[in-house]
Amino acid sequence: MTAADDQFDADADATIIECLDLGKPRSFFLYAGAGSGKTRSLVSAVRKTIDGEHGRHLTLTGKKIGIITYTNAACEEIKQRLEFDPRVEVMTIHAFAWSLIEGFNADIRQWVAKNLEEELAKLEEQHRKGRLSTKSGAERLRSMESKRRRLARLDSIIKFIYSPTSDNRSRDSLNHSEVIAMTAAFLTSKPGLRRMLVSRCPVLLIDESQDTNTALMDAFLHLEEEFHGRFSLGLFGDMMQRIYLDGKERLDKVIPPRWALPRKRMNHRCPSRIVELTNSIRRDVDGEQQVSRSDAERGVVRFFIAPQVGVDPSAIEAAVRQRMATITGDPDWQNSDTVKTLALEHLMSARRFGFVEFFESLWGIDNFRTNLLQGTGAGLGFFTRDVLPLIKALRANDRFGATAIIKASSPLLDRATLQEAGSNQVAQLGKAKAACDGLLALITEQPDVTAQTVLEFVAQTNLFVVPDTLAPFVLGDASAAAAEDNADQGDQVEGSDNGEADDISPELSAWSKALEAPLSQIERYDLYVQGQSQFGTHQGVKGLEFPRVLVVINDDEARGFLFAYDKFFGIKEKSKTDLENEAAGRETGSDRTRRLFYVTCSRAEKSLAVVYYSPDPELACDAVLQYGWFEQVEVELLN
Ligand SMILES: Nc1ncnc2c1ncn2[C@@H]1O[C@H](COP(=O)(O)OP(=O)(O)OP(=O)(O)O)[C@@H](O)[C@H]1O
Repeated sequence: MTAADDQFDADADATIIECLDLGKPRSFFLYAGAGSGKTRSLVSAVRKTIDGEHGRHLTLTGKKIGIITYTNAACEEIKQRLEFDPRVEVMTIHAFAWSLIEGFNADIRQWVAKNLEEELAKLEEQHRKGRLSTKSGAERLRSMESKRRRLARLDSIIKFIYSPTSDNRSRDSLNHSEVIAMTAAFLTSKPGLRRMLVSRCPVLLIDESQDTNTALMDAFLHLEEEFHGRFSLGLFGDMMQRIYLDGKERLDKVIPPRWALPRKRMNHRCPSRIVELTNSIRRDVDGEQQVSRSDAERGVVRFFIAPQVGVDPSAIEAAVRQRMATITGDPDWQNSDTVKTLALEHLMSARRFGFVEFFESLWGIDNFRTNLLQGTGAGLGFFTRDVLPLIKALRANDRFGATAIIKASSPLLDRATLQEAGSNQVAQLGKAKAACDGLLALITEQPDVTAQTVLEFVAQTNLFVVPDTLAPFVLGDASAAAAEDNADQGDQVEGSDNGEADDISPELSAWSKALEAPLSQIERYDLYVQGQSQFGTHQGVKGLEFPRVLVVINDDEARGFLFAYDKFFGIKEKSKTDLENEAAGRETGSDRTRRLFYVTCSRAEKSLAVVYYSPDPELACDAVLQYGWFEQVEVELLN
């Protein structure tokens, strides 16, 4: 690390610190490429501000510097780096939005009612035009019914609740998109709320601002317009890394001239070959170009092309890792644990990391997705927070750990049970021990034991409380009635509700399939969602970095419609809509794909391999070389 490199973009940091002067705050947009140290600049500017006289002012007035991050993980990271300073509030956008509107129950009720009426009107219109017999027709009917029920009971809800980290399935809860939309609407229509925000946080910094919801960003921009001079809105972002659909298009073009526009040009993360590559990917978009550190290594980039059909992806990817080890001389490429493999979507990771039987059916239910990706929710928590930690402790013969888990969450040893047992407490302890021994024997004797079998064992021994979501599988009675009880909570959940008693809801049927998977798959799934596996998705790794990155591209396997590498690399014809969008200057799938490609390639700290499963490898090879992003020696065809 050279001192000169550290100072390369020092002006930008100085500008940001000036903007955070609480006596004369100024808004700014730090627009800089991947790995340029935006997050680092954010943290160091806040650190300097709170360490100085402004810090004392914040302490005396009880005001705070607000920081909005994109993920919970980023939140924790920034909090830690700022040593949990109480003068700083670090939250995800969902948590921040809720902190603004929580408690405005009458306004929330009114907004939800109006929104439900509008949605119902739309659905009724579609219903009039559409066919009833189709699957979507039936789903529409269920959705209408569910919305009507929610509308009817809105008045009985005294207090609305919401959790930024779960699926919010209870009757009085709001869902994620409602909270964001409502906050944007309230900030726009309620001057009192705007004053409250500015008074609470005279400085509001937003990391990854290119992906902040458009309506909410517009609300923040209006608020800034009203309070500028007394309030600083600090945006950190990179339009080239806008990869979610609801982010504000052309945010960089609407920044008022009075804002400061600090720039950072050095890439501190990637070796020089990768900086050249990301510069090429970006050149035609906005011309922003980075320089690498003077002490940066050269690094290695390879683009492998394999046929899309008739191949075994795990064999191909193992061969690629082997080849990368040879080319780079870095033996860690041979070890799949030290290579971060980025797939286009979670199912591809699930297949590769071996938890697809557990994951696929649950992933098919839209309303489960937040829980699934965050590992939250009662059904998942039963396994990941109770059963699996106990099994881990039992396997390691960690009696102390196992006892702690049982004491903390088993009904066998809860206070009321022990009190009731009186002098019989020893027998109760014996029951707990027998249950633990039985569980250990079960998983040792049957390494492939299914989640269903473990669930039944836990229920029989009363080792842990079985949550409502899983209760129907213990009784062996996955009835529609039970499904309705569990699923008919909140508008976002569409359970079985068409009056046929033996019709199992999609949610129950998904759980039923998932439980047939071996328990070991839930262990793998848990590692994956905790970010402790070597797999991730192209979108999920925004903001992160890894020494060795293997980007897997396979449109056929991903089946997404937002990103299309085959079109991007010129293997598939653009559609009529693509051409129309292109002609009208509107965003196309190829634009989005290029940005995603930029994000994935720029995660690598040492070396990067891309594996592209193509419908026409020869053509793909020519097309990729024609772009000029890769040298001839960097592109390899695999058979
Ligand atoms: N001035 C610096 N000196 C040394 N290392 C730095 C410097 N600035 C940033 N880094 C390092 O470079 C890497 C990228 O920094 P950071 O994650 O803050 O970038 P970013 O702009 O937020 O990236 P991205 O947009 O890709 O998420 C980190 O490892 C960080 O510690």
